[in-house]
Amino acid sequence: MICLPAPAKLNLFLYITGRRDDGYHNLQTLFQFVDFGDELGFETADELTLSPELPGVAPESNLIIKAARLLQAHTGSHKGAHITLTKRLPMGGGLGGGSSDAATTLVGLNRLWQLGLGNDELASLGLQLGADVPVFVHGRAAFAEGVGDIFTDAVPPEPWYLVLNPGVEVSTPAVFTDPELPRNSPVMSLEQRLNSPWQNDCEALVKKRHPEVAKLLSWLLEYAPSRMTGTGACVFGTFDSRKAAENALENAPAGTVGFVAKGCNQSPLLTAIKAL
Ligand SMILES: C[C@](O)(CO)[C@H](O)COP(=O)(O)OP(=O)(O)OC[C@H]1O[C@@H](n2ccc(N)nc2=O)[C@H](O)[C@@H]1O
Ligand SMILES: Nc1ncnc2c1ncn2[C@@H]1O[C@H](COP(=O)(O)OP(=O)(O)OP(=O)(O)O)[C@@H](O)[C@H]1O
Repeated sequence: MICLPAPAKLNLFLYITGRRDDGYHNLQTLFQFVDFGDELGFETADELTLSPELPGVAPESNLIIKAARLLQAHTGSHKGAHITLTKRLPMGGGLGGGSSDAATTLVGLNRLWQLGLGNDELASLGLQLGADVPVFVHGRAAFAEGVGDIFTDAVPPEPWYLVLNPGVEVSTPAVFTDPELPRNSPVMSLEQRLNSPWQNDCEALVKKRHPEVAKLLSWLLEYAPSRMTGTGACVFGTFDSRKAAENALENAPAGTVGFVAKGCNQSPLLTAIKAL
């Protein structure tokens, strides 16, 4: 049995620099991981099974099963596995939970089935499952360009974050097809980006469409510099200490769901796989 984490990611900034002919968008975004996320277990078995199932997601649509099938098809392997999932990350929260589960599955089954694929090969397989899968396979904080698949390693500060979930599911395709989404941020070098104010080009639009996001973000901004991650809905505040972040969480409006976690430039997945 192999147990591996599937951490959340934050987009510390996210700029949309254009739209390609295939409808996908060119981005400039800074990915960092946090030490909080889902957990997956992998055991050798005859069939391919996942438990528990996710409510509302048929097993064959689950990115974990999709990743496993893709790996079988790519390598011609007929091995099976029983995969267990401890789901902690909200779905559709902009934390990349599904993509992270897929990446951990590719990395975990590559090990369990002793396939010997390299990380670059696993990352390009992962891109077929979602734009965020490669960075989770890569496992290092990165400045991403293109559709989010061209990486330059980056070493941003590793503060404590308070991540809050406004409780609404924001559809990534809906954000990217919205006529009001700004798509014309200038392309800058990593250094220019790091030294300019950090923003998320999706934030104003998502706040407009989902007042719950606007409300929670303006509450959080009273405590710390804060932004939305990905296409939402989760928002994060940046703190100097765990205590300060926990203190803000304790004062959050009744019913607010969130967690405190530390930024990690090396993903907990990479740390765990190195230790196996
Ligand atoms: C915006 C980010 O959250 C940044 O981390 C991600 O790039 C989104 O990654 P994701 O949720 O894995 O997205 P995917 O499942 O690959 O794509 C969902 C949809 O978002 C749109 N999409 C996604 C990524 C991208 N660079 N341009 C896009 O236009 C496409 O309409 C696509 O059909
Ligand atoms: N293992 C999985 N975990 C979560 N969602 C999954 C999984 N498999 C399939 N999905 C589907 O993917 C959708 C998006 O989930 P996910 O948690 O990756 O969103 P997200 O955090 O907004 O991602 P991103 O930041 O990449 O936009 C879910 O609504 C669900 O239908």
